[in-house]
Amino acid sequence: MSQTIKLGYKQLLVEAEREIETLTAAEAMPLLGDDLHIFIDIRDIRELDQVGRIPGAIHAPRGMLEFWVDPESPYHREIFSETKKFIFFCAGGWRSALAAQQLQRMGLTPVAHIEGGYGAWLEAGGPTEITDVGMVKGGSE
Ligand SMILES: O=S(=O)([O-])[S-]
Repeated sequence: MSQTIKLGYKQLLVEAEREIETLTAAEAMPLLGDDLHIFIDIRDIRELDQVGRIPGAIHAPRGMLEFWVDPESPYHREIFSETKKFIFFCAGGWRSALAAQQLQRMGLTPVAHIEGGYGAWLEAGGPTEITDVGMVKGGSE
C-alpha cells in the first residue's frame, strides 16, 4: 500500500515563496561582504566540498537550523542573534525556501533566500571557492 501525501513539495514551495523574500543571484551578489547581510549555506557539508562555496558564507546544515536559531536551544549559535539580514541558499533554492519560511515563522527577521541557489550563483558568475572541511569561519565544522 502506498502513502497518500496530502501536501506535496510543490505546494509547500508555492506557499513558502508567497511568504518569504526571494532574491535572484544577481540581486544577492552585491550584498556579499556587506556588514548588514549574512549568507547562510544550508547544504550538506559534502556538497560544499564537492562543488565549492560562496566565500564568507556561514555553513549551517538544514537539519540544525531551528536549533541554532532559537536562543533557548542548547545548540543556539550567536550568529543567529545578530541584527542582520539572513540570506539562505542551498543547491537549487528548494531547501532554502522552506527553511527561510520556517525560520521566519520562528521570528528570525529579516530573511530572504536565493532563487536557484548555488547553481544560479555559479551561472550568474558569483565568486566561489573550494576549501577543506574546517575552513568555514563560524560554521558547523
Ligand atoms: O537544493 S535543492 O533546491 O535541490 S533542495
